[in-house]
Amino acid sequence: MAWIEHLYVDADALAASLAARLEDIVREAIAARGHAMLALAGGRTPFPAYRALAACALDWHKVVLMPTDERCVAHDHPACNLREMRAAFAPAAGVRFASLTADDGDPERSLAQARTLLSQHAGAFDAVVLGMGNDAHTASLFPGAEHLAEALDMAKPVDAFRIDPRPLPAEAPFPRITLSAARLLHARSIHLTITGEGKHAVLREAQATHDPLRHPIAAILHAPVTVLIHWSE
Ligand SMILES: O=C1O[C@H](COP(=O)(O)O)[C@@H](O)[C@H](O)[C@H]1O
Repeated sequence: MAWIEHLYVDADALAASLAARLEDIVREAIAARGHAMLALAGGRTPFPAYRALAACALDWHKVVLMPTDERCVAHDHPACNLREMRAAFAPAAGVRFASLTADDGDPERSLAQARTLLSQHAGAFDAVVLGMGNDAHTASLFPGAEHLAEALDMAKPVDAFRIDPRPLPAEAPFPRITLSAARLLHARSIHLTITGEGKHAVLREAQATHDPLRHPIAAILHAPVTVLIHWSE
């Protein structure tokens, strides 16, 4: 268990710094293995970093981007994480996207698609970028959800799960497909983006108490990996 905290003066500084790190990671991955694969959180917090990264001159056709989790909605729905990602990375000509969900968002077909996709991309992610909700969920590992314990289980790892948050969050009231904790941790680098005092307090509690069923982010923080925490007010 280890985490390194980077505190930034504001969200713009966080975005610039994270984008620069991801740029280096992509360059190094392409130099070492010929391609790069990133798993990226949806929501709002990391998107300024994605837009800054998308402006970098990289061999984008050698890069695959996958959401860490997806809402079970049609791909043209405003709540679709991949739709937002495609818009943010529009300047990154040639970049490829890997979808966790079926085109129409059907949850069961999406789960089958996600598991097949992940079996085809079995290698470690070069970087995983995570966010965290006010309830300490990360990706779509929501406290209180059915299947959460299985999705956190490191002894019997399965790549992806359907999670139906209870209650459904008002801002995105949909079933989700999420990478499991084990799959998120199968990464060469892990970055957690946090903004705001409220989330900072939740993070501190998750660091101190180590109860992943209550604070799913704790499954990442207390794993035997180094997590880079990028935080600003
Ligand atoms: O629903 C989600 O929420 C979390 C946190 O989002 P934020 O808007 O508070 O940054 C996000 O990390 C996750 O990928 C997303 O599906």
